[in-house]
Amino acid sequence: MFTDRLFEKTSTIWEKYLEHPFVKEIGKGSLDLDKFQFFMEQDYLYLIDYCKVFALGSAKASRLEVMTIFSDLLHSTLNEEMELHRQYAEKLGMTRTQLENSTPSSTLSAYTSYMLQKSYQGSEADVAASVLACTWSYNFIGLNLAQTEGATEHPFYGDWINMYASDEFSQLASQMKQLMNELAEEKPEREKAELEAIFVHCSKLEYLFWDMAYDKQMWPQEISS
Ligand SMILES: Cc1ncc(CO)c(N)n1
Repeated sequence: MFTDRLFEKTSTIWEKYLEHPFVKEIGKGSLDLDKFQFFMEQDYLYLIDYCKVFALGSAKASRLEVMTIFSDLLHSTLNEEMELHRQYAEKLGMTRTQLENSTPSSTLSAYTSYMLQKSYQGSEADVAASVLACTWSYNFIGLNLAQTEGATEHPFYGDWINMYASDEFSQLASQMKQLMNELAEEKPEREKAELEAIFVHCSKLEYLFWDMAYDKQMWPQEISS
C-alpha cells in the first residue's frame, strides 16, 4: 500500500519524534510548563490553517465521500482538538483572544505556508498528502506515549496524550491513510513521487515543530520587534 511506502521512507524521521526531548518529557510528565504553553499557542495557530487545508480538500473533492472525510476532519479539529487547546489555555490563565492572537513563529509560518500552498495549487490527493503526516504522526506519538507507565493518568499532560491516543483520533488517522491509499492508487509513478515528496517534507516540518517548541524559538531577537 502507498502509505506503507510513505512510512518506510520516513521511518528514520518518525523514530526521531519519539526520541525528541519535548515528546519524551510529555510522556514522563516533566516538561516545563512554559515550553508546553509556547507549543500550544503555536499549535492553535497551526490548527487554524490546518482547518483551512481541510476546507480546501472539501472544495477540491471529486466525490461526496471524499468531501465528507475532509469536512469531518475539519469539524473535529475545530470542535474537539482545538477544544483541548482552549481548555489548556484556561488552565494556563490565557484567554481565547490571547490564544488566537499569538505571534506566528518562523517554523509555524514555514509549515502552514507549505501545506496551504500545496493545497491551493494541487488536487485532492495533494491536500491528503499535506495533512497525512500531521494526523498520522500525532496518533503515532499519542499511542506510543500511552504505553508509558502512568503517562495517561498524569494530572496535566494526561489529557494531551489521551486526545491523540483516543479511538476517535485513531479513527481519523486511519480514515486519512485509507483516503491517501485510494487517491494514490490510480496515479502514475511520477505523481506518486510528488505525493511522497510532500509527505516527506511535512514529516521534516513536524520534527522542526518539536524543536521549535522545546527551544521556544521565535524570530531572531534583533529583528523580532
Ligand atoms: C504541528 C501539528 N501537527 C499535527 C497535529 C495533529 O493535528 C497538530 N496538532 N500539530
